[in-house]
Amino acid sequence: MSLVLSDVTVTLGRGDTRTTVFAGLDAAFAPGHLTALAGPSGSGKSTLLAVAGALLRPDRGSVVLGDRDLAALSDAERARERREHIGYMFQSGNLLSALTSVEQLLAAAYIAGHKPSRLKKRAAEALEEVGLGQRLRHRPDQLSGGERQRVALARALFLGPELLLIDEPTAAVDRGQAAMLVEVIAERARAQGCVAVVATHDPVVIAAADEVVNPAGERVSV
Ligand SMILES: Nc1ncnc2c1ncn2[C@@H]1O[C@H](COP(=O)(O)OP(=O)(O)OP(=O)(O)O)[C@@H](O)[C@H]1O
Repeated sequence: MSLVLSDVTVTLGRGDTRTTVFAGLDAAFAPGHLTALAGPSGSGKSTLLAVAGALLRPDRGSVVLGDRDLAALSDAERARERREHIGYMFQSGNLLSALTSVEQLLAAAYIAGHKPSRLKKRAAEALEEVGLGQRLRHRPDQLSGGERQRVALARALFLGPELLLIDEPTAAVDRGQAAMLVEVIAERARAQGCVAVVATHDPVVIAAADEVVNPAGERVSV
């Protein structure tokens, strides 16, 4: 199941701040491998992730995931796509402050319509997979920045998304942790055949990616 953006135009802001970020962008992302989305600050990486993840509707164009054009769906259908088929890990992490690591994953599963009580063991395993087996009952304020990133990654992967969108996953971690995080993402993309797109400036992530594209949708050789 691939992700194909065709003729996508996005304009943000109003009046003085109005900015055309994309004008007729074409970009394709294949399943089963890790794509690094690399480009200078302000080139549109986060905007591309938002459009690809049905968080931002383009002014024009199509965003086809498998057989669905996300840009053409109703708001309710787009919300369902986000809950059930797309995993996000964004810069701030967006963890819920009152919940433990295991509960972060179970809450996402509950929102997507699953019974959390049946998934407790799997949630613990998913956290072990990112090296957090000793942090299952910690809340976000009891975790380091890098550990919070890893909880957010485990949550993004938990329901086996068709599309995994990740923004700067290694901003708060050291090189060793960065390599470990990107390896988990790449392994999962290969094993599950999902489309995995990681916006990054980090040479560790770029080196580990199967391909590198810029926000103009062009393949970049590194
Ligand atoms: N709400 C907004 N209104 C107007 N312009 C915006 C808005 N949000 C972003 N932009 C502009 O759109 C462009 C793309 O921003 P975006 O955040 O996608 O870039 P980026 O490549 O992810 O940058 P960085 O690497 O710094 O995170 C930038 O020039 C930014 O100034």
